[in-house]
Amino acid sequence: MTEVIRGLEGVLATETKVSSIVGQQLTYAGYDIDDLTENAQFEEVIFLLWNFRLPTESELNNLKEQLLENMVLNPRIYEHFEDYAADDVHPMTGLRTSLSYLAHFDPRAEEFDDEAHHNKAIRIQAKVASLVAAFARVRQGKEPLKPKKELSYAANFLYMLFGEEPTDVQEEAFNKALILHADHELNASTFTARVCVSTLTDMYSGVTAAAGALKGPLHGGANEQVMKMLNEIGSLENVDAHLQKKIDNKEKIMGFGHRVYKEGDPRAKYLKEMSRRLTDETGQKELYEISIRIAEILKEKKGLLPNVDFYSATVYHSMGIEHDLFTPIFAISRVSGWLAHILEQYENNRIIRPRAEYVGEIGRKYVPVSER
Ligand SMILES: CC(=O)SCCNC(=O)CCNC(=O)[C@H](O)C(C)(C)COP(=O)(O)OP(=O)(O)OC[C@H]1O[C@@H](n2cnc3c(N)ncnc32)[C@H](O)[C@@H]1OP(=O)(O)O
Ligand SMILES: O=C([O-])CC(=O)C(=O)O
Repeated sequence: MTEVIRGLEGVLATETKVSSIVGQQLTYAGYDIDDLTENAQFEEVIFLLWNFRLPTESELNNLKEQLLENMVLNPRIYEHFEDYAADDVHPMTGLRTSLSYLAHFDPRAEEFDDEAHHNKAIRIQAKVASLVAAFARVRQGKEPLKPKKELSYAANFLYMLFGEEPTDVQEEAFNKALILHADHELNASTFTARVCVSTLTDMYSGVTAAAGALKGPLHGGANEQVMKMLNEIGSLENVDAHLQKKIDNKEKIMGFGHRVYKEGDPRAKYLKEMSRRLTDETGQKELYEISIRIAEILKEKKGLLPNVDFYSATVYHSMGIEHDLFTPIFAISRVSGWLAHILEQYENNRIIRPRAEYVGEIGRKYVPVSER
């Protein structure tokens, strides 16, 4: 057996054309994330990730129409959400279960050709935003809302969540956040999706498995934990002592560090600027100042830099989004990447099945239970 590589660090487990990380540069199908974040609509990025090229105007309009048509949910899902709400489940748990439940309403769920896969990808991408928004409303005793025809994907999610159309500034910020979170090479949830569908199981299984992986605090779940930490700290004067205690206790500080980026996450600068602007506009400047002080301390004492999850927490908080919806919102965007990788895996599949080095006991003999 060869050497075990803990956490598969640095291991190349697949080829991909979806996204790439070279140093601090992140690209989607060859387009720099900076270029896309500054210029694109999330719908264009979805098309890009699934087709490895930007859409023409008619292809884009077609995709938008299909997403819109498919955003509507079967009302039986709302009944399920009432049960989840009664059991007080975390929205990410609710999302994981309901992603799986979506398959029940797809008459082509078990079909397995390119056309059926494309159809499923659109259904899943369209419905994930509605699932998150509807669950948030149902648990507040509010009616779930249907999407509006004239709105973009980003604006429709905010409308279905809040019941009011977002301002241009809110829509732009959310659109950028969706683009920044859309894909990230072979991160843990995407790898999970690829492993899952490499058995040639269906797409719903792939995204359900991936959602389970994203939920963890070492991955997408970190954004909610960042907000929890900011709340615990409470004010600027408490930051140094709070952080020192965490460092002394060797606690992980959420929103910092990265398996691949050791010199900083290229997505963080956009979220940092959005956080500065939105906390200022909503009279919550101190939250930003606390964040900046945390980042200074961690850089100085641990050499750690913020990842995509750190400033996204204050961005979503400033938009009035409940903290336990932060990770489901990450999932709305990342579904586009999971689906791209699932499609790519199906195209050139080989079951993913590595080996483990056995380090347990050997040579034991069965002893009847009465003699143990
Ligand atoms: C979308 C995303 O998934 S982005 C990541 C979101 N996750 C988080 O923000 C959670 C906090 N961060 C972490 O737990 C880690 O940095 C991870 C999971 C992102 C990466 O893990 P790894 O690649 O295994 O970490 P890495 O090998 O770089 O760690 C090196 C050292 O820094 C420490 N370290 C890394 N991140 C942190 C952190 N956030 N807080 C404190 N110490 C840390 C590790 O404990 C390790 O210390 P050691 O050598 O004494 O054991
Ligand atoms: O790539 C990773 O390990 C985690 C990450 O930043 C992401 O999934 O966006």
